[in-house]
Formats: sequence, structure tokens, C-alpha cells
Amino acid sequence: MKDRNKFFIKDLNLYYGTFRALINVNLNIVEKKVTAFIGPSGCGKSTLLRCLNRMNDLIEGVKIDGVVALDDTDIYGDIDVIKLRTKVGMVFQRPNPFPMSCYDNIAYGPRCQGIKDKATLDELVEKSLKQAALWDEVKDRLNKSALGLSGGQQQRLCIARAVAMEPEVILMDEPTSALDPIATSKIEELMESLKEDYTIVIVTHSMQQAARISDNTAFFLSGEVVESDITSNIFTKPRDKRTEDYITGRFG
Ligand SMILES: Nc1ncnc2c1ncn2[C@@H]1O[C@H](COP(=O)(O)OP(=O)(O)OP(=O)(O)O)[C@@H](O)[C@H]1O
Repeated sequence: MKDRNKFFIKDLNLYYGTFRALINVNLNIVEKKVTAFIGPSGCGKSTLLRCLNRMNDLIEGVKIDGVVALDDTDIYGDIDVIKLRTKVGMVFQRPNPFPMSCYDNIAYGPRCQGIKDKATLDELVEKSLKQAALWDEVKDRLNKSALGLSGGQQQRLCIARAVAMEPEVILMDEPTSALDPIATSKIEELMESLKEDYTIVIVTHSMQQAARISDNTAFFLSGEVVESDITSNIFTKPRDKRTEDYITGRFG
């Protein structure tokens, strides 16, 4: 099947006050693939990720120019931002379950959207937890606090919570950086299965992780996307000397 672009990013610049954090970014994000953003600390990976569901709108002093289109619609045009964030869900670096039961964590978003029917919610909770590979571990403790889960389980719960909103894209900002290697490999396996249904964009500090899980990789440096390509090309035959220096560990 031919690749289809989910996001189209053209000449994007982002300023925090007078500081230009993204510089003329041009990038396509392919549908139903995993795209990794890599690069040294402070190079703009999270900033670009947050542009994709307008999370930067919440930061004072941010100015953006250029185009970010989702399925051909400019998301910085006159659109419903709440709807956008429903379509483009997000999972953060530290697991952040709400201080409520596992069940209520998942049902929270759908309830806010007006779904009240218990059977419908039950089904959605089960389906989301299954998709996040957590159902077997929590099915007997759905009514207990989510805060009693391990860190890795909490992160999968947060992924289930994102999935329950039936998004099209899931943004993940260093989703495994607070987790141990076993929990990390569970999340990595999970991403492999989630990409059948969702477009995934992940910021990661780990080049090994990007190489393991992503189909496409974009390499960032000082606010610019230096190079983006299929992941194997980035790691075996980068076109730009700066990418090569980074992946061979010469800096960063
Ligand atoms: N809210 C903010 N206000 C001002 N400057 C910011 C803000 N957020 C990020 N920056 C600056 O923008 C630049 C890019 O930051 P960003 O967090 O996007 O980088 P990153 O590549 O994700 O870094 P890391 O890998 O360390 O998470 C940095 O210089 C950072 O200091």
C-alpha cells in the first residue's frame, strides 16, 4: 500500500518570545507508521511534537508561522482545537494517571464527550485496555486506584486512556524515559501493534529505541530538521554529515 501523509509541515517557525526554537521545518509524517524525532537535548523535538496538537497554544509568548496540515486541513486555521486534540492524543514522559480508579481513568474522556451508557463504557474500557496490552493485568482491579499500578503499568494505562478517545494520531514524548527495561520493552512492543490503527510520533533520547521501533526518523539540530528518511537510511547511510556525526556518537 502506498504511504499516505498524515501531517504535512511546511516552512514552520516557532518562537518562544524572541527565541526561535524551530527554524523552517519541512517534514511529512506518514500515516500508520511510527515516526521518531531524535537529536540532542534542546534541539526542538518536543516543541515540534507539541505543534501537532497545538499544545504550544497553552504556552504564553509562543508565535508560529508556516503550515501544519492534518489530512490537508491547516490546524492553525479556524478549527476546533478540542476536536483536534481528540484526533491527536498525547502521552507524556512521566505516567500521569488521574487519582481515580483504573476504570474511571479510561472512561473519563468518553464521559466528557457525553457517553453515559454503562455497557458502552464497559466495552470501551475493555477494548482500550486490551489495545494497550494491560487488560489481563488490571481486569480484576478495575475499581482500584490507578496510582497503585507500577510505573510501566501506569504508562500503558495512559496509552489506554489516549486510545479510548479513538484518536487517529498518538504523540508520545519520551514515553519510556521513566521506565525500567522490562516496562520499556512492553511499551515498544505495544507501539508495534498500535501502528496498525494509529499514526505514532515519538520523541526519544535513545537512538537504539528509534532504530528498534520507528519506520521513519527525523534528526533535529538547533531547531532545524537536518534530515528525515526511513529509519534504516538514517542509521546506515545518512545524507548529512551532521546526522552521521550524531548517530556515530561524535556529539550529543
Ligand atoms: N516554554 C518554553 N519557553 C521558552 N523556551 C522554551 C520553552 N520550551 C522549550 N524552550 C526552549 O526551546 C528549545 C527547544 O526545546 P525542546 O524542549 O523542544 O527541545 P527537545 O529537543 O525536546 O529537548 P529535550 O531532548 O531535552 O527534551 C530549548 O532551547 C528550550 O530551552
